[in-house]
Amino acid sequence: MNLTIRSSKSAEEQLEVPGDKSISHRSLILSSIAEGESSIRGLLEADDCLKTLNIMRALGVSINKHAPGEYTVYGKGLDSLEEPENVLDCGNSGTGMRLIAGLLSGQDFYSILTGDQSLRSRPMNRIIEPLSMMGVKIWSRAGGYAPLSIQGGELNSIHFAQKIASAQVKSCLLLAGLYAEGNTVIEEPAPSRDHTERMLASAGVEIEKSDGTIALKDDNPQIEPFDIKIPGDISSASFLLAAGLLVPDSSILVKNVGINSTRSGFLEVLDDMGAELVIKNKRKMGGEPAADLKVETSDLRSVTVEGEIIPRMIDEIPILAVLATQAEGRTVINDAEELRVKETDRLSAITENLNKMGADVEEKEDGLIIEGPVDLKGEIALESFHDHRIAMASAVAGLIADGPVEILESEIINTSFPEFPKIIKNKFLQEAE
Ligand SMILES: O=C(O)C1=C[C@@H](OP(=O)(O)O)[C@@H](O)[C@H](O)C1
Ligand SMILES: C=C(OP(=O)(O)O)C(=O)O
Repeated sequence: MNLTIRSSKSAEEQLEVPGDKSISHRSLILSSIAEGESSIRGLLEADDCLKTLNIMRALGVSINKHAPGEYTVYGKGLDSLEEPENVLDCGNSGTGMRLIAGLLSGQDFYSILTGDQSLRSRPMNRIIEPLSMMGVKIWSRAGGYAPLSIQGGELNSIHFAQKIASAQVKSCLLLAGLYAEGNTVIEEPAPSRDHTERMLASAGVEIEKSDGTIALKDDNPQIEPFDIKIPGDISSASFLLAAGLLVPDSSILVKNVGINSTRSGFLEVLDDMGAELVIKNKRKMGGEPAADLKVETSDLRSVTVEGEIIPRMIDEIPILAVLATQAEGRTVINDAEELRVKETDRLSAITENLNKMGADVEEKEDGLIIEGPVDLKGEIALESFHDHRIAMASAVAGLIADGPVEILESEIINTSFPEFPKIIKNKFLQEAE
C-alpha cells in the first residue's frame, strides 16, 4: 500500500493521538503478572502492542477487550505464567522483544522469541549479556540476533552499568530483577524513559532512583493490580506538530499527550528552534505528566542537538530532520548513533529520502548536518525502509513538497500510529484521496 501526499492545505484542527506505545507495552506486561484484575483504557491498538498482547495470552493470561482500547487483564501473580506451546512473535517491536525477554528470564520454562526481518537484525547482545550474568540460559543466532531461546529460572541480582542509555535494556533487567534474589541495581549514563520505574512504583514495588541509579529494593515483590488511562503518545504527536509548524497558516492542537520529561526533549528543541508552541492544561494521566500541545506555523531557526537530550527524544530525530530542512541555518545532530540500530538505519534512511527531495543533509557517523531552508521537491516516490517513523517523517516532508510524494509500503505505519494516514488525508490534504 502506498500513501500519496498531494496538495496540502492549511489546517486548523484539534486532534488526538492514540495511546503511548511504551506505556501500552508496559501496562500489558505488568498487569499480566499483577495479583488480580487490572483495567487499561487508551491502550494503543497498533501492531507492536497487539503482538505483546497476543504473547501475554500465549503465556496463559486472560485478557478481555470491552471497547476500543479498553481491556481487563486478569493477572495471577509473578509466578502464574505458563509455558507457551509455540514460538512467540514480537513482530517489528524491539520494546516487545527486549522487555518480554526480561520477563521470560524469570520463568521456570522454555520459550522462544522471534520477530520480523527488521527485528531479527537488531542487536540483542545488549540484553543477552546482562541476563546471562543473572544466570539466565539464553541462546541467539550468531552475533546476538533473534530468535532468542530462553530457559528461565532462579536468578541472581546484578549491579549493571549500562553503556548506552536504553530504556529497553533497563526495563528488561528490572523485569528480570523482579524474580532475582537480592537487589537489582542499574546505572544509566543519561536518563532514558522511566515508564517502567513509575509503573512498578505505583503498583507497590519498592524501587529507588538517585543520580542515574535505579535499584529494585523489594526482596519479595508483588504487583498490585491497577487501573490506567494511558496518555497520548508524544512520539506520534510529534508528526502532527511538525505538520502544523510547516504547512502555511496552520494551527494544530493535540490533546492529552504524555509529556514525561524523559520523553519530551522534542518539545524543548522546538522551543529552541523558535516554534510557536504552547503547552496547556498540564495534568497527570495514568501516573504520567500530560498536557495539550498547540502549535502554529512558525519560522524556524537551526539548532545543535546533542548529549543527554538525545535519549529523551530518540524516536523524534527523523521528524526533527524534516523540520531542520526548513530552519534558517545549519542544524547539527550529534550523539545519535543509536538510530542506526532501530527498525532501520534511520540516519541513512532519512538522509536518503530528504536528499531525494532536494534537501541538503549530510550523514555523520553519529548524526546529521542539515542546511536550511531548502524547497523540497515532489514528483517522487520515497521508500519507507520498513520503518514507521521514516514513513511518517517522509509523509510530513511531502506536505510541503512542490508536487506529489508517494510513500511506498506505508502500511508499516500500523506499527505505532494506524490513524496517521487518515488524519493526514482528512486534515492536511485538499481533498480526500
Ligand atoms: O522502552 C521503550 O519503550 C522504548 C525505548 C527506546 O528504545 P531504546 O531503549 O533501544 O533506546 C525507543 O526508541 C523505543 O521506541 C521505545
Ligand atoms: C524504535 C522504536 O520502537 P521499538 O524499538 O520498540 O521497535 C520506535 O517506535 O521508534
